[in-house]
Amino acid sequence: MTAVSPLPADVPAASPYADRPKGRIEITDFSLRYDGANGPMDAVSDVSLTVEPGEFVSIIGPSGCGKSTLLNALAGFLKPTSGVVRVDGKPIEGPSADRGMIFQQYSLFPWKTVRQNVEFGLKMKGMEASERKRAARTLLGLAGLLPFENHYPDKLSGGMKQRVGIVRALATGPRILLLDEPFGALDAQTRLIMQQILTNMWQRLKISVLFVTHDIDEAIFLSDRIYVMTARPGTIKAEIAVPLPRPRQPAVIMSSEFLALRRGLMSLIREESLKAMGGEINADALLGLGANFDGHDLSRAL
Ligand SMILES: Nc1ncnc2c1ncn2[C@@H]1O[C@H](COP(=O)(O)OP(=O)(O)OP(=O)(O)O)[C@@H](O)[C@H]1O
Repeated sequence: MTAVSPLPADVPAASPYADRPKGRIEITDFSLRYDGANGPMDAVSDVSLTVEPGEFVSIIGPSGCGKSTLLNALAGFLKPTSGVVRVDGKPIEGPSADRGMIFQQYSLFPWKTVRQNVEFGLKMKGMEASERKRAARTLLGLAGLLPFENHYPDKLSGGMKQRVGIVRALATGPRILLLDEPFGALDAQTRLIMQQILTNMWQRLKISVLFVTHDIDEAIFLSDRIYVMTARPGTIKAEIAVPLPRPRQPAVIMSSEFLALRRGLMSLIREESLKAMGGEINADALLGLGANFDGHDLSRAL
């Protein structure tokens, strides 16, 4: 279980990055076709979405609907087959320090300490040693990681490694943070704590976040808005606003507003997940499972 230290009282609420311009994401008529082993394959079709400066937006959808493809295009690793991806009005031409990206797999340098990992990007930018140490310690404090600044990654739990990854991505002061299932490998309790730490950092640093997840509760708890994608080729099926007040406490998941959002999202996603299974199974077949078989009601026999 991950130990979470409370935020140190001396960490300033406003970081050195707080007054940077914020990022606006605008994806317009985005389509992407891969050249797969069996010929061309449409992964994403005609997607348009926005993330306003300082907004927290999630994308949720069935496996293979193109969520990672969209994030990779935003990170600058992929070019759309058609359509445009803009940040603050400018088309993306490749990766940039303005956009931090976090994946499910931890990608820390094992030979560097926690603080050296966080300082790496700042060193690359030419920041002077004492200044980068101060910046790294401020962010490590926000993530409750100061007591571990001199530890090596192999001594950290999964949740702590992912926190270091987030801090490292934030260290260079990106205006946008892109997260692809960042908490997918963590146990449920650690995941909840990570969600609170992420929202805490997002609110203090005032950056724009686009977050990909399979988890409906996670999407509602974190987001201002949620885009639901269809099965492949992924298109936008629905855009849902999450009007829950902030800061959100874990108990919010028991509120009637949260549960109503959850019900709506579950039915939208279930429909698409069944489609993504390629007609192998449908809702009627699922209802029938175990209830009646060859004239015998199996539910009575159980
Ligand atoms: N480099 C590639 N070449 C060919 N096909 C690819 C490539 N990358 C992804 N795909 C395919 O494109 C589709 C969309 O993939 P993507 O990883 O974006 O989906 P996803 O929604 O993130 O899936 P998951 O939720 O399972 O991670 C999938 O069918 C995938 O197999």
